[in-house]
Amino acid sequence: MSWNTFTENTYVNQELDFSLDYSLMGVEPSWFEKMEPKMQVAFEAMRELEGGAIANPDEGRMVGHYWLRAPHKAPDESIESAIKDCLQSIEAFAGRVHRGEITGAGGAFEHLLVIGIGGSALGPQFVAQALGQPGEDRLKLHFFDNTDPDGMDLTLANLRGQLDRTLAVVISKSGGTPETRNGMLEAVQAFLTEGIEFGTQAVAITGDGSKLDQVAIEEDWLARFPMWDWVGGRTSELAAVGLFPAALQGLDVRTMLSGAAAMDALTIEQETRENPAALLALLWYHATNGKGEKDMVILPYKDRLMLFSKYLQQLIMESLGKEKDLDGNTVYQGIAVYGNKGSTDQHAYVQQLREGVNNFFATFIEVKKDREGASIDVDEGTTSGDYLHAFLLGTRAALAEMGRSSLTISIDEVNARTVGMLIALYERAVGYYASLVNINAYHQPGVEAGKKAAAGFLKLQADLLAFLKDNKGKYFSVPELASTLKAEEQAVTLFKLLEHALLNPAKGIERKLSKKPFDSTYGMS
Ligand SMILES: O=P(O)(O)OC[C@H]1O[C@H](O)[C@H](O)[C@@H](O)[C@@H]1O
Repeated sequence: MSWNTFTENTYVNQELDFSLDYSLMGVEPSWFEKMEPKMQVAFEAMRELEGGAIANPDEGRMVGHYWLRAPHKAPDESIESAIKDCLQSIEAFAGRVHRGEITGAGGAFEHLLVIGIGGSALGPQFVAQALGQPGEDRLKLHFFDNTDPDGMDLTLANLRGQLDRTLAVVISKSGGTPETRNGMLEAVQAFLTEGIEFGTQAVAITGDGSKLDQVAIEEDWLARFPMWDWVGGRTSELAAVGLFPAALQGLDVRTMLSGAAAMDALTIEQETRENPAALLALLWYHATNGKGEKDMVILPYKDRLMLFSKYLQQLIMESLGKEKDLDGNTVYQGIAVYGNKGSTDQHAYVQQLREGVNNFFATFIEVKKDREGASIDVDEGTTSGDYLHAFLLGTRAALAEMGRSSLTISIDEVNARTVGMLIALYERAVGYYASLVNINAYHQPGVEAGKKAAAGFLKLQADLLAFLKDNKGKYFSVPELASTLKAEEQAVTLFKLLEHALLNPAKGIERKLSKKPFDSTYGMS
């Protein structure tokens, strides 16, 4: 690629030490011109959103995550002061914990157990890993981000005997997410086994008046911090959801916020070629034909950014993956996101990226600074970091050679400022892309279906167990149970429930094996 092609297709911001190189995306200048009217509509929609419009029409909500880093931009003073007060109270609380003024039963807190899922976990996990300094962090972070009992046991194994120095924070915007509630109940039990009343070492971050909020009030937990309905879960990293764990960990939350604010200021500007979020949204549109025809592969060449793709997966796929557009047309929109880190992935799936199905575009994230301090030479005059960088350049070139598109984001180093910038950049790009394809990026109607179905299955399991208990000593085949329970359509589910119960003996279910696997009978003795 020529120097001119590179310079004409690379956005640079020297003040932020940030650049976005799209010279390998194969976009003609005339295409940007063609898209300009659409982009201007997107800019206008974003201005209105920032001004407090109901940008999430289905839920009748404002979309205010940009105000979190520029509270003066909030549409009214009560919101402005709520944001400021929240940050101050988080900092004050963290300060008291760090100074040993708020302690656990066993003394100063050393650990923070974060209980949350989705938007209430992915941001904190990403930031904790990106900015943490093992051994130096004020509190060590641990997560319950699922309702997997074994997963929770794994987390607790690192905390055994130390729960009296463990602060717990339960994070749930809605305050009713089952995985988080279960995580909380499991934590309550674990704390009890070490003689600690959970509430004396617990904090809640949730919507005002939610179920979780009520529990925290009734049990007189240490503190409660707000989640507002105008902040979506997946854009809540810079609300209490992300700021609280980060502040307790000892990270520089003010710098993270100012990095995001600087990126916000840049990406609200209506000059497309000077706006990296607008460029990103347009590049996604170009690569995917505005229909998600290609997947987004995120390849940061830096271990600290390994969880960025997981974080972006929710931000992008939950925002853009929609059946209907804003006019009610069926569109099946979205962009699939995956990735991990380079050069590790070069030894896994990059083979397919280079030679296999061309159904993706890559996003390389280049971090110029290798490490704090000096590096040894691994070859004469060459360091491990030089290898990492050369592998990035090598993979980029190898993909380009085969006509596979990629864009490259460059930052100087991974720090609080650049992490804030990256979060803000992608939040804005998602908003612009949603406008370009005319969808609501701020709701998630699709996630309810699985939750409702699960609730139905739990009810069926309760009916099944009750029936077998009432008929102790009798054994039934799956079709017999389906018919008795008037759940003829649910035979497969009953089979799954029975087989699961067998491996969890507390349920008391037994199986009489038949030679044919699906003729086995089940009962209780
Ligand atoms: O914070 P919570 O209300 O517990 O929600 C946690 C997550 O669960 C839901 O399923 C939503 O799809 C996510 O957007 C959300 O981040």
